[in-house]
Amino acid sequence: MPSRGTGAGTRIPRVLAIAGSDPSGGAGIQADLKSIAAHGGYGMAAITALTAQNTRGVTAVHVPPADFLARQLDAISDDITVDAVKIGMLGDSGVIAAVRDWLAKVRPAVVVLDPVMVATSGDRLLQESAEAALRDLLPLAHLVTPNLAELAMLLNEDVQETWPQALEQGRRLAAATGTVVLVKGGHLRGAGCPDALVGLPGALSAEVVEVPGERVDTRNSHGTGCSLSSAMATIQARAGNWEESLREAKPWLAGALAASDTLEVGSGNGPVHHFHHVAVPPMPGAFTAQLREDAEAELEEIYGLEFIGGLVSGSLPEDQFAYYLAQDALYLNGYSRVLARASALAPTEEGQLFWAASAQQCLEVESELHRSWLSTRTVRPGLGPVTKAYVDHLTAASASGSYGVLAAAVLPCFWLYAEAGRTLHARFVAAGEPADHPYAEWLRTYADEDFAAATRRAIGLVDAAAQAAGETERAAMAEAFRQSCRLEVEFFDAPRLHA
Ligand SMILES: Nc1ncnc2c1ncn2[C@@H]1O[C@H](COP(=O)(O)OP(=O)(O)OP(=O)(O)O)[C@@H](O)[C@H]1O
Ligand SMILES: Cc1ncc(CO)c(N)n1
Repeated sequence: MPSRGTGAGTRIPRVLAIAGSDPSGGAGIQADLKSIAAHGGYGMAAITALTAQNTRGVTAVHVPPADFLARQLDAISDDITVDAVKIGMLGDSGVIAAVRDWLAKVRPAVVVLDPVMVATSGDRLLQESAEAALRDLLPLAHLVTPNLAELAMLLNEDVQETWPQALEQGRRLAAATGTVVLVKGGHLRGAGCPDALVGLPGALSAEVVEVPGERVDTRNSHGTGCSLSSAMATIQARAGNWEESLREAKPWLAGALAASDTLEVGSGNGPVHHFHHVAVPPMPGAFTAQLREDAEAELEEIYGLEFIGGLVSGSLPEDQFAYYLAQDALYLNGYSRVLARASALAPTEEGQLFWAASAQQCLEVESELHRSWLSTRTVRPGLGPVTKAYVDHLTAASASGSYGVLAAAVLPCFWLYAEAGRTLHARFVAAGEPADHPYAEWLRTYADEDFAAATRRAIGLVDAAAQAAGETERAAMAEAFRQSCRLEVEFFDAPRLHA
């Protein structure tokens, strides 16, 4: 019967999986629903059988009365337009008859039949006595997706081990059933893992349309067949072209196999990662916690600098301190402009206010530096090399077009300064706050609680930006942050080198 096999144009295809349940979530309807969702479909499931299985194998199968499956199917089609159907595990001939009757009545636009007989683990999922009934069901499908063993069984032939022989079998099955056959190379030996669509003349752009693929080196192949057939049904409902559907589904499945290790599900043949292509935003606080961990080395370096040691003990040569203050004033002026840009780009009013207030505060600190520290000292004017490199880096971040990158770039000046200030002040206090210490006043200002509070708010804003960002932007944020941390270290070391 089926001449169409296209449901092209449906925006969110309503896709029904008629299949068995795999409670471990890797195969069966659980895989089908994930695969349908991963391809933008609305998934439905009429359950043919319950299995007790995990990644190691199937321990029990329960097939409910076929009448009840018929009730499920009618409940769906009485109310809902079904754009595509994917058929998986059927269990026995009673179930097959119920599905056949329903297909003949409803005639869905797209029917993909995965002739499931044996699980990846080797356990039977279709009674041997039902194999003939399954063969009779094939002409009601638009696409059949057998693996090599299923292909041979459907033709009553031996299992083929070479790809050309398998394609020949595909041709024979297409001729016998009138449906398009997807011959799958998953069980071939060798580095390649091709799939091919085989159809009667006129059904496809060629009699055999092969889509090559590399073999992914993993044992996590549980549910690949289910996932592929559901993907094909969903994409076909949208695109109306089997070749296009396979060209989209196959690389997705290869990605799902390649990312399967990240799931860590079970100790046998694990499932594939259906949503490997969807970026998951970090948990609140996780991004900045990682930044802080990354910054630990720089912070330790700062504590070990000669300049910092001299600043705490009071032995720092005056000319180095003066150089530092003069460069800090220059830096703060540039930093203020960059913070004003962060305010302009901030996605929330809270962020806008915070960065604007910080920009203003920077200018106030700068003028205070000139008034109380620099007015009594002779300093060489001019932008030092590190100051220039740091301001250039911040300016580049502000021109990057990414608010997240800019916010991450300005963060170390808050964060490392607040941490270093607190630690240095604690050391000064531990030394008994000597009255004749030349830098006592400076050490006291940087342990300020207001500055620590502002730092916490800056961290929160960067974290929020990271959650809103995509993976690429987050990586750029981390890089901008690390670069600023490096420059913080160099800034404290600059007086020793350039004063
Ligand atoms: N190691 C692999 N690397 C890349 N693709 C693979 C790999 N194993 C299987 N595939 C792909 O997975 C899909 C399913 O193929 P396979 O021949 O394994 O079917 P199956 O035996 O029905 O699957 P299942 O393991 O779910 O029973 C095909 O597109 C195949 O090319
Ligand atoms: C329920 C179910 N359907 C299909 C397969 C084939 O992978 C499986 N293992 N379990």
